[in-house]
Amino acid sequence: MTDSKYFPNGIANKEYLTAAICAFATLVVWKVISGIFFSPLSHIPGPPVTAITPHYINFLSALNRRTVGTYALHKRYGPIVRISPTEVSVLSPQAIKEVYSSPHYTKYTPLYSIFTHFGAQNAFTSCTREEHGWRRKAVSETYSLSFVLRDEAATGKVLKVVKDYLSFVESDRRVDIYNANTFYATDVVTGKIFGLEASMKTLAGNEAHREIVLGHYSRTRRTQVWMYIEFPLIMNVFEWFAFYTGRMWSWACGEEIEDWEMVSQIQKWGWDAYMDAKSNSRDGTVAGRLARLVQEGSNTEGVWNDRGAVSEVMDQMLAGMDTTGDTLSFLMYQLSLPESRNVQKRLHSELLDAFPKSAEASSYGWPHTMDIPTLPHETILKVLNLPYLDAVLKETLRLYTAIPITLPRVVPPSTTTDKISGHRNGRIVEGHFIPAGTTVGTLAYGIHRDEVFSLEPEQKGSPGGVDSFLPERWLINGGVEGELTPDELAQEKQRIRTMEARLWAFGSGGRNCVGRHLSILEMKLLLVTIYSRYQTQVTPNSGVKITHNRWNERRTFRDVLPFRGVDGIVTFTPYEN
Ligand code: HEM
Repeated sequence: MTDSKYFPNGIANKEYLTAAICAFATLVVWKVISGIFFSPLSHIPGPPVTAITPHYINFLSALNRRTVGTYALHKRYGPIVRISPTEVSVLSPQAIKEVYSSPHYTKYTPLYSIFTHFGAQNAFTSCTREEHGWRRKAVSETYSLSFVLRDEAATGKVLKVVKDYLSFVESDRRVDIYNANTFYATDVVTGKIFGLEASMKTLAGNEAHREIVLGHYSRTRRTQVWMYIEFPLIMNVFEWFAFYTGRMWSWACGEEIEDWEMVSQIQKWGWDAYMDAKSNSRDGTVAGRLARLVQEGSNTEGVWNDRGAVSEVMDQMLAGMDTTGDTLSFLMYQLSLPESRNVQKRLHSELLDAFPKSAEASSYGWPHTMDIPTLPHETILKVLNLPYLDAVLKETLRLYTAIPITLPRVVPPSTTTDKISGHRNGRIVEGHFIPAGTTVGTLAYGIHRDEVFSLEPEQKGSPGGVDSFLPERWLINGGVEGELTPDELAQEKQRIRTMEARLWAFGSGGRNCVGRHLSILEMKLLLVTIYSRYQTQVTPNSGVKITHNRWNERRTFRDVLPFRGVDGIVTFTPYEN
């Protein structure tokens, strides 16, 4: 019987229910039909589910499979694929050029805002050209190749940390390389930013510094990061709430504003180190230069204050720690596997040829002796130009790139009208019209598996295939000695140039990695020192207690972690003579 008491006009509640269900069903059907047939992204290839809901890609993210999942869609649908009703993934050099070389494509805010510090933007988090340009200009000179080379040749900052690395290895030749390399990258980048006196000294045994670094990486950040990316609104409301609660709390307690904002030990360390650089006028350092800009007041485009400056240096510090540390760890682990024995051999003989033990010459016995405070400029150049070392590093950056994920950008407005669909206000990417406001991005993981990297395209899984580690692919004729005809030589050179242009580990365009020269220099100086002295081997069942086995349990924004599950202990054995 109908409960007409609640429905004075006599309509049965069953009818209300039926009407509500019909309305909902119509809405769902309309969403599905409009997503698949009438959306401006309907013409972009992709599975039907991604036209209807963003939860397919969200779900992959939650499973830690966004990058490989997106790449799988590309393998099925081609170089452009719709991965949600508002996001498109592209995988071609033309698309990279269009999206990343243009200053008009802004960064996608939710991802990058994770990296703000003390509530202040920095070069990495600034989304628009206007916000980014003046910040980048202030730091780019100190990270330019010529500055980095000069700085290192004059001060021996990196060399000093290499020496600490050697002592670390000497104290126990069974090394948790993951920790050692994170420590190394941390000490180097903080030396660059704050100067040697004020840098972190994790390798030299400063326990407080080690705790700060390891504590930073043991925080479970992946869920939080996923929430920020997929549910920015909720997280922004949460942040807003936390911000104002914190402000009220600090006001009630009469505390200085910095105190409640010190969300982590590493931020506190960064704040103090910056203040120290400021009061000691360390003009030769990145922090000292920024502190000077703060003291000088505004420049023509933007205004520096202490928070902004600390946000900037914190960002550089964090950007330089696990990227470089992980790359070194992936490289050393790969070289320590039994199948890489020949790679190590070849690398060792290249190093001995370049730096013979008997020669005192320009390197003053380095790398066989570390008894020198600095390296001559020409020795550093020689290190940078060693062909096999370069090939090993490039192959690591290709196969185990530290930032394999999509780097999202937002399509800018324009007056373009798509000739076929008649849509206005968007851009043509990879031959398809994409409306303004759509998120678009490329992933290095996919770009680095392009067939241009394959030595033998027809044989998948062959040693020359894109999924195998083969430094020789970066050498003329695969590194095999022999006469080539001029035509063959020209072809080989072209093949390598094409690969080099496709290597996207450091991004491209105006937002590419500012620290790439420092990173490459520090990696190469360490590798020359290590592999001219030691053979390295993985140590199965080593029995060594790993206190921070982050290769297993690591939580980061990265969803591709090579060698996941290994214990990461590598044994360093000195060469006999
Ligand atoms: C192997 C090591 C490294 C890799 C693979 C790497 C990779 C990248 C990539 C792909 C980007 C572009 C991100 C985007 O467009 O969204 C980037 C930006 C950046 N990197 Fe690195 N990086 C490395 C080392 C370093 C180091 C040592 C520093 C130290 C200063 C650094 C500082 C930065 C900064 C500040 C940005 C933002 C630049 C801007 O937006 O203007 N990186 N990095």
